[in-house]
Amino acid sequence: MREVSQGRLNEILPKKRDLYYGGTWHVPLGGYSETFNPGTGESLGHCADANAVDVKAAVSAARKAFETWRYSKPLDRAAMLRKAAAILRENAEELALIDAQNCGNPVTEMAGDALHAAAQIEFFAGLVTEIKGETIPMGGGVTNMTLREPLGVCARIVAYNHPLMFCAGKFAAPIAAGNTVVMKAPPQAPLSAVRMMELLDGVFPPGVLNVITGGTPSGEALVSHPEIPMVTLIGSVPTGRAIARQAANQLKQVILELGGKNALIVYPDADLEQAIDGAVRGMNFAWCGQSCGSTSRVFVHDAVYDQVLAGILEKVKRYRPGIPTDRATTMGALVSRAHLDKVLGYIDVAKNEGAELVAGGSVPQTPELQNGFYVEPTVFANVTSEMRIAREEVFGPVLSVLKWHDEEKLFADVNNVEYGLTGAIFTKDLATAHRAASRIEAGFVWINRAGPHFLGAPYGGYKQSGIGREESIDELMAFTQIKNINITF
Ligand SMILES: NC(=O)c1ccc[n+]([C@@H]2O[C@H](COP(=O)([O-])OP(=O)(O)OC[C@H]3O[C@@H](n4cnc5c(N)ncnc54)[C@H](O)[C@@H]3O)[C@@H](O)[C@H]2O)c1
Repeated sequence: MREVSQGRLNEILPKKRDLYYGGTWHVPLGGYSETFNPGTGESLGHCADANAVDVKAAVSAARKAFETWRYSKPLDRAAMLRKAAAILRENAEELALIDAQNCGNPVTEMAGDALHAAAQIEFFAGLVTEIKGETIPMGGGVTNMTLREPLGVCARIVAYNHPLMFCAGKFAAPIAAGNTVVMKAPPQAPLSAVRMMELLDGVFPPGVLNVITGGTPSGEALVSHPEIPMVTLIGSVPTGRAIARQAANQLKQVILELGGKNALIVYPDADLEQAIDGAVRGMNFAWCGQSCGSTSRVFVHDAVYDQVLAGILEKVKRYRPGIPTDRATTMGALVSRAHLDKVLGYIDVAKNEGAELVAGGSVPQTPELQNGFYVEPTVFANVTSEMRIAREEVFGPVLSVLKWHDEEKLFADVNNVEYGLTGAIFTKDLATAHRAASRIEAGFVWINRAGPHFLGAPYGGYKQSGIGREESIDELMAFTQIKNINITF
């Protein structure tokens, strides 16, 4: 991994700010939008804003490339993917500093993002020869077989909280399966995706990997384009619904990885240190709680409530908002002024509804942070499940602690939200753990820890948290379609 000195922050920003498709850079007809550093409020210059005509050109390039790529040898595709992963690893630190400047997450945390993306790319590269079919001996000399074929041009639209990790990690599965990709970077933080294409230029044949930047109109143009059979989203529930509605007009397939209001349950027999640590880690305070999987509702049994709350309040002190590019920073900035206002609005609502503010709740007064979008790590105690703070996704550093006693009522409350992404259970008893895991309506459950994903393990949501599973072989297979061939000799 190449190290980057702090003095070079400006120098490492991408020189190109245009659209990358068909193996080269194109000036956008849609113009350019300004992009900012949420940690300092400073401008980081402009970046392309693709309009519908730009999107059409990018899709044409991807479609043209598909005609050859679909017949490429799987192991050749794997070799190119591995080369891309190696380049990302080599430049991980630089990419982390770009993301830290553009999305506000602390650089020490973002350093892992390019490495996670590289690991995902290598994972899918390793699975290319698993895109297999089956045979049925039909008798009478007849053989029936199934093949898995690629779909075509796949659109991947992603959220801002891990810009590089999503833009890089998510091209791997469709490309490994023989599709071509148009990736849409998040409008708030497009620069690491653009830098990624500066670095990956020439790794794949022209048109296989295309990256566009822009806001909702460019996303809508992708979703409504007739030559795209598959659209995936990492984003909010309202956007997921809008995409599903639009996709239905042309019966496109979708994978939707959406929001969460995730529960963490502490049983009275839990290892309390482990539970406290899990509750704080699971909230992802480092990136201001801006994670779909954040365990923002902590249900603590009343026998251990005071102890767990005290422990959480002590552990939360390890997070102090600071300039995201500073390696000593333990907690970054929210992505924008609008998002800061939304989070502060939720804090007001919680106070008005009677939740007890026991940590944070304000904008830090540190002079050097005054132009950025910061909020202190915030904890509310005595939250009840009817309060909005316990029902709606804040996507900010706001943890709600709820008290429980009766297990039936606990699961009624845990499941009484529209979301169903993750859940966490802390207990030393295996039977309790299995019982609780079976009752949580969520697609991804941790027992005695909270936060990490496991490459190879399917990640995705129940209920309104989404459709489909990623980070596993399910993601790869989702980018294929089955053709059945009946052979009579
Ligand atoms: N489940 C997961 O894996 C996962 C991971 C990270 C974030 N998220 C969720 O993402 C949300 C936060 O991200 P956000 O604010 O960037 O989400 P968002 O839904 O506002 O935007 C996500 C992406 O969708 C695009 N978009 C918006 N409207 C569109 C439309 N009508 N058609 C096509 N594209 C459109 C945006 O430009 C952006 O690229 C949270 O709800 C969070 O929980 C989910």
